[in-house]
Order: sequence, then structure tokens, then C-alpha cells
Amino acid sequence: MSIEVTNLSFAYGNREVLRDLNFSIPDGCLVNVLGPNGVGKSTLFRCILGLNPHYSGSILVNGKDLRALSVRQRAREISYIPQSHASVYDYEVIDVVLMATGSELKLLGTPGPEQLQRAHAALERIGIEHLAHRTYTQISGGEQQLVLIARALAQNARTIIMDEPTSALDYGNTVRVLSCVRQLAREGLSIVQSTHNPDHAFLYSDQTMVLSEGRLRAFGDPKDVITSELISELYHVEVEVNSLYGDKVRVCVPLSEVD
Ligand SMILES: Nc1ncnc2c1ncn2[C@@H]1O[C@H](COP(=O)(O)OP(=O)(O)OP(=O)(O)O)[C@@H](O)[C@H]1O
Repeated sequence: MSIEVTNLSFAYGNREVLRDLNFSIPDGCLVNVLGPNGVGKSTLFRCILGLNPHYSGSILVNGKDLRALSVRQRAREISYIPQSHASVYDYEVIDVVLMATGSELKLLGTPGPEQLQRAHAALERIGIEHLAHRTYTQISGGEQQLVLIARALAQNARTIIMDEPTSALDYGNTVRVLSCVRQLAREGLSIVQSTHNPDHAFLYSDQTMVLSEGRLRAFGDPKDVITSELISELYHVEVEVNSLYGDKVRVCVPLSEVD
């Protein structure tokens, strides 16, 4: 099992954000987490990553409690693409990606040909090999996001958490990245990503998790989970869920636009 969460609750001070969550994510599963702004998606991710260590309940990643591991050991289990970040790396893109391989090196060791090859392969996989020698702080926000995804791949962890990975990407890059993410899950990685677009969850998730008012509102096949009733309840927008191509694809249409 990639991630096992049992009776997880978490509060900032006396403000409870997550309440008694229970779920398991098997290996090779692509999970989309849906829920309104401020519901606690990033907070849940930070608990899983061990960055919010003062939770109650239990979280195991690949059978391990990450709070008990060193930063290096954690990096072998899970990689993380945060929602936003300050562009502090005044390095070439290839060096930013290479940093992901740091957990494998001895103290003060430098990356060797294997790490370099993996970093280039990750850039190629995301379709941005041409950016390898550009300065990270001088590429666009969307390009930086793609670099961070390549960096997560180069880290070689079995589980990846992505906090709204496509929020800064144009339509083409969104489709390319989400379809690459789905392929990575098919190859055995477990990927948990948050999204604000239920259509993405239909297209690019094996399982959809819905958080509402601190609780796990639903978790399962996106076609079972994403209904017009649930979307209306979560976002206070009336939608119709339409089925296309013999129900291979479903899309949400806001009723206010078609009435
Ligand atoms: N460090 C913090 N200290 C106190 N409260 C926090 C902190 N971080 C987040 N919160 C609060 O906890 C709640 C959950 O925040 P979180 O960022 O997890 O939501 P989210 O679902 O990821 O939101 P969004 O979709 O807008 O990114 C929010 O009400 C937020 O204001």
C-alpha cells in the first residue's frame, strides 16, 4: 500500500482542519483530490509528507511513518510539488532537476553520469529538454512548474504528491502533463494530486477523493463520486454531468450557461 491514513485529525492551534480521515491508496494509483478553497487539501498533503507532524492518528507511506525518517530517507519514499514557491534557484534548469538526486549521494558528493542521465530523461519526458541550460529564474512560471515536475520524477520516489500541478500551465501543457502523470501511475508510481477541475478528475484519475468541511466526503471511482448533486453541494454551482464518447469521458457543464 502506498499511503494508509487512519483516524487522521489535524488542527492549526485550536482550529481543526482535518477530522478523522481514513483511506488507503494502493501502489500505481492516480488519485485526484477535490474540494473547495481552504478545505484542507494542502494541509492533508503536508501531514502525509511529515511537514505537519503534530497530527493525531496514523499515516504510513510505503509502510513507514515519515516523521521517524531523516529528510534524505523521506526523499526516497515521496516527492512533492508544492502549490507555489519562491524562485530562489539561480541555477540552470538541469541543476535544479539534479538537486532531486541529492538524497542518493554521500555527504558532499556530486551527481555522476547516472544522475545526469536521469535528470535529462526527466526533462525529456516532460517535453522541456530544450530548457536544460536556461536559468531557472528566467523562465516563465508555467515552465518552472514543468521543471518541478521533472525534478519530482528525477527523485525516483515511488509516491508523488502534486499540489495543483497544472494551475500555471496553458491548455497544451496541462493536457501533456496530466497525461504523462497518468502514464507514470500506469507504470507503478502512486500519485496524489489536487485539482479544482472535476473534468480533470474524470479524465485523469483512477480514484477521486473529495474533502468537505474537514471530512472525507467521498472516495472512489470518479464516475461514482462526481455527480451533479455533489458538485452543487461543494461549490454552490448547479452543473449537469454529461457523458461523451459512449461514456468514455464525462464533463461538467454549469447550467447557468445553457439554460
Ligand atoms: N500555517 C497555517 N496556519 C493557520 N491556518 C492555516 C495555515 N495553513 C492553512 N491554514 C488554514 O487551514 C485551512 C486549510 O488550508 P489549505 O491550504 O490546506 O486548504 P486547501 O484546500 O489546500 O486550499 P486551496 O484550494 O485554496 O489551495 C484554511 O482555512 C487555511 O486558512
